[in-house]
Amino acid sequence: MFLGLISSHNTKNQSLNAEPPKKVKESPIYAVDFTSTVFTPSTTTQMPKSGIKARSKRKIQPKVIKGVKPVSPPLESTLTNSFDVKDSQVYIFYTTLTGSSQRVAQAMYNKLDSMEEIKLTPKLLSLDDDVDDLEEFFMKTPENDDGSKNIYVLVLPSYEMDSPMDYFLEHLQDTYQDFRVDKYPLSKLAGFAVLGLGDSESWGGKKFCYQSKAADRWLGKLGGRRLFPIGQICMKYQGEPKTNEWIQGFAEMLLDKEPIYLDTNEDIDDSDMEDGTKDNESDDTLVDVEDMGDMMRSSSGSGTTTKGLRGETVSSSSSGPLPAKEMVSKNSPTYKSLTKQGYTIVGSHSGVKICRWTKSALRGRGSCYKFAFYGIRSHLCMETTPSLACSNKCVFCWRHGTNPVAKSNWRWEVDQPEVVLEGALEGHYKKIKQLRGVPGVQLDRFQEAFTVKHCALSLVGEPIFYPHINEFVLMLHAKHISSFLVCNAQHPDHLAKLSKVTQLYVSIDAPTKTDLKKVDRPLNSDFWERLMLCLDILRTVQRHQRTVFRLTLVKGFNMNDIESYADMVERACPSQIEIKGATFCGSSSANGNPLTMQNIPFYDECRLFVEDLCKELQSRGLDYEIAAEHAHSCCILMAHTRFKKEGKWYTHIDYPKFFSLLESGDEFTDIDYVLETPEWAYYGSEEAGFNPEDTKFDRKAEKLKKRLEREKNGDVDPIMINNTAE
Ligand SMILES: Cc1cc2nc3c(=O)[nH]c(=O)nc-3n(C[C@H](O)[C@H](O)[C@H](O)COP(=O)(O)O)c2cc1C
Ligand code: SF4
Repeated sequence: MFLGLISSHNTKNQSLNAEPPKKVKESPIYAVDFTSTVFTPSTTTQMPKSGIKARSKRKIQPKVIKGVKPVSPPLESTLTNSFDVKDSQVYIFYTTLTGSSQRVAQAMYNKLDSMEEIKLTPKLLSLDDDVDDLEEFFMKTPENDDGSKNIYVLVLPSYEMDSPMDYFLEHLQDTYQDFRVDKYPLSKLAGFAVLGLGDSESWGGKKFCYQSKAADRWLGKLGGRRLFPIGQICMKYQGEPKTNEWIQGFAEMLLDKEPIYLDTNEDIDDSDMEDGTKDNESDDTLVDVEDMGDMMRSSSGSGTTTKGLRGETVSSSSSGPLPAKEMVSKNSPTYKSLTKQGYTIVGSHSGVKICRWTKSALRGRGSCYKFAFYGIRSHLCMETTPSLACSNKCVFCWRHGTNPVAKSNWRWEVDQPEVVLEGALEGHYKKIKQLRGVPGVQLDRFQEAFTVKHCALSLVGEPIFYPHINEFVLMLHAKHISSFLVCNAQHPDHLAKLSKVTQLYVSIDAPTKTDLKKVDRPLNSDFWERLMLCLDILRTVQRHQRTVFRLTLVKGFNMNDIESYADMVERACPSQIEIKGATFCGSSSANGNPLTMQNIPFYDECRLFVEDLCKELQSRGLDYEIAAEHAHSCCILMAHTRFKKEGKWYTHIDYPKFFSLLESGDEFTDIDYVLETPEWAYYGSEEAGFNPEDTKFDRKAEKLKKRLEREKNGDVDPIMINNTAE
């Protein structure tokens, strides 16, 4: 057990809000069990007069390859190196699904900020939205100009279902087990403290605050010094008064006249080391990280077979790694938030939603840009994803903060592909049925809509992440449903193994490593190498596919550096390049999305970008030209000139031909299943991608078209057009 030293203010039976305590004459120093998971002032016990031991028992060295544990100096030498914690830079981290941790973290910030004695303004950071790379804080620690040390305070909820906490804990565990990195990175901190929020009525016993307890343990294992006992607050019964009490206690600790002693040899909190034996002396409330598996197993019933943390199958009745959770369980806030926005959650990790273009096409009011570019009629299209989880936190995604995330390993229960497909179709048709009464719905289109012909695997999340993606695509094709799959270029191994799809998209969100980090906020630190690998895979292994680069332009983020974009095109040789202006999807404060309307490009700016890119490619001898546009969606298509025959573009897809080629078993490539592009979709055509048959129903489009014409003639300022198509 690690015995830390703090002053006597935490003496037995003393309220944290009370007057500063009187010093105990005989023994001014008290020992605190920093491994205790219970926040209560009475955990302070008087230290024995002699024989202070930094460890209570011999621990067996954990299984590591590198990372030599420093030798602890005798206590006297640690006392010579005092440290005033109030001079530290305090970081307050939180993660939240329903807002309480954020509120408590804010209260903590306000308290510390109001204290004159604290030299440095605290920093309040959401682990989900403000920390792009957990490694920056939990594998390394920030260096301060004035040489001050850092203190981490973490306000953390616990969730029985999948939540960002799973990802955070997984990161701590991975860091601890990563032989390439310093095993005790957090020993550089002045210390840390965890405030856990939970609900003891519904999740009592070991489940109460189990994830904050796990975080507290991992931070200790990573070399952090526990400055203050973990708080475990039931937000149902105790709430604010108790969290304030903890905050007050923590603040008092910072001001304590008796310094916290640090040793230069960075002694490690040994109580958190794996010792291979059960900690018999630990109290009932202490939950070992290793025990979490048992705990979760007992809560999830027996006999179920799920996927383990590393994708392995684990039986709930056996001991072993943590059993997989559902990615989006029915009682989770993520589920509620998604369903509220019109998503139908299929199984536990898939989703389907009717896009506005499907509704529009049902009413004869026009299809999305994919009709202009590829001949997809929107009322025959189903938009779905078999994985709501993603490995990025893109600035233009409205969901980050609550969306499930993972780096490269699927860590959830897996639904079988037939369950996903049948569920998605059922959900889609149910929503179509509900549109029956919408004014203007055309009967023939309404009836046709009950036979889906296209599947856009692009909704949200990362479809390629789903372990059965190939079986899923096969099932779509067996029903003669085309597959338009969009991936984020972060999973080269999955991409290399992907079987034939009708059209394979790779999102290219920025041209350089720095910009990509800013725009996509990827979870993987080798995100750039992953992207580069994906580009190589497109040019080689997946050369047989009809491949498309998808660029989403965000002003101020990724609209410069045409040359680097051209480098990527040169590297991957995609069949086509789709460029669209980003859609504005809500205020930054609500979802951590930093975009404002200022970041949404005008259509003219998009056009300029595409023309410059085209010139750059051609100057390098690459045969690409601008083929088509859909001004309504702020979307432009460039294509390799092999899609142009005798002056006519062939970007449309012959879907029956695609299926017959597939069924023949013969090898075929992108130009083997093409159809001519209608002239109204040509870039620079009068219609600018407006289908003449549909525009007559679309007053908004008509209005827009007229304004564009006026704009071309220089009559009005350029107007802003957002891309609302998926
Ligand atoms: C679906 C769901 C699962 C939960 N699971 C647990 C749990 O396992 N243990 C626990 O102590 N609290 C659990 N809670 C309670 C939350 O941790 C608690 O409400 C917390 O204050 C939420 O923090 P947040 O608002 O910052 O997300 C759960 C709450 C919900 C809605
Ligand atoms: S916007 Fe996407 S989902 Fe909707 S019709 Fe077009 S391709 Fe299909």
